[in-house]
Amino acid sequence: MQDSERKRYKNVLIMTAVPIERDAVQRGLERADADGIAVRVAGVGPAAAAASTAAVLAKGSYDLVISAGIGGGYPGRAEIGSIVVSSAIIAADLGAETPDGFSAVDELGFGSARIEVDPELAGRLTDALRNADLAAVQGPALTLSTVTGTAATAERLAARIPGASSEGMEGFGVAAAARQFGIPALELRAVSNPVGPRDRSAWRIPDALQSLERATTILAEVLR
Ligand SMILES: O=C(O)c1cccc(C(=O)CC[C@H]2O[C@@H](n3cnc4c(=O)[nH]cnc43)[C@H](O)[C@@H]2O)c1
Repeated sequence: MQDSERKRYKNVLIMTAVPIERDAVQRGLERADADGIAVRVAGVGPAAAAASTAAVLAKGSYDLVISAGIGGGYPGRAEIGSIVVSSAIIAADLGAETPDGFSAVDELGFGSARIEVDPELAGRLTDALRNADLAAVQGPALTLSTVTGTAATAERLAARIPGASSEGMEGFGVAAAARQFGIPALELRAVSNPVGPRDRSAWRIPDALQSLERATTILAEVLR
């Protein structure tokens, strides 16, 4: 695709869950001397994220919404410090438990637990991150209301959602609000911990925040 043909995003909203993520994103934007990109705090979890994002979108005009923050990385897909760029944003626990296992809302006929992402934008961002020597992975970004805390749950999710790369608690909420306003969404997760058995000593939050800051600088250059 010619550079002149690609879609431009001029007014972008980035939603983070907590202030330390917002500050990392702001630092990244300052380094890129970015304009036209607003950053707001959404709160933790999909419901808070959806409500906060909808409230911001109701008051402004945006052409892209991004859920950004730290997150879990699925072993073998996204290691600590790497960046996951969503290929799709998936509400991984939105469905019903049945005697035969989990049924997603899609199978139940109540809408969809999957929001697609512009593949051209996701691919271009992933390439740009890699060119800047960041470990970047493109894959499904999962949203759950409950952080995964066992190997069995991590394995079950990875088996059900091929390529599952990151886990967070806000992406689907942010993207669902954006969809309501007819705006495309993207999720960006800097990996702070492996998805699996609960081990708080394995968290690398400062490293992930640093990756998030660097990734935001590149993001701003890609969107420009
Ligand atoms: O207490 C725990 O074992 C635990 C493990 C990971 C994360 C948490 C949180 O409460 C953090 C919630 C916050 O951070 C994002 N996040 C970071 N890592 C993950 C994860 O592995 N799975 C889901 N969310 C994660 C999340 O988006 C929230 O904003 C507690």
